[in-house]
Amino acid sequence: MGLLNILKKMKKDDKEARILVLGLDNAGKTTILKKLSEEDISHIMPTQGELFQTEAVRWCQGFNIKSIMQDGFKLNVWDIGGQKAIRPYWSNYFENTDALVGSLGRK
Ligand SMILES: Nc1nc2c(ncn2[C@@H]2O[C@H](COP(=O)(O)OP(=O)(O)OP(=O)(O)O)[C@@H](O)[C@H]2O)c(=O)[nH]1
Ligand SMILES: [Mg+2]
Repeated sequence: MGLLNILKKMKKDDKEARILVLGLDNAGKTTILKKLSEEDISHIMPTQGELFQTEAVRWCQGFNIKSIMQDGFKLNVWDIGGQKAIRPYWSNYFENTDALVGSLGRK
């Protein structure tokens, strides 16, 4: 789902959306996100997962969040690392997500 479709699906009164970007490692997720926010894309490192555990929850930190303003809407884009060890934690980020963008990578 492209950004344009996400904007079209947003309700009239919505001014903000949470968008989750998922895909295998090396697919180009972080690159797209940085490009959209007009950041330098020459030194992008794999988005690393960092596991931490409390009594109640085992969680994985391995994401970038960018807020992109587009046509008066604020798109909070969550870019999660795609390495194998991080994939089991993707579902932790589903809650409160308005749209899911899948990145399959390049040839
Ligand atoms: N040729 C080419 N290379 C790209 C493109 N997009 C990204 N890359 C390169 O592919 C590599 C991986 O890009 P990332 O944006 O880090 O990929 P990612 O999906 O965020 O990977 P993880 O964080 O590990 O999940 C980087 O070296 C980028 O420079 C593209 O459209 N074409
Ligand atoms: Mg990345």
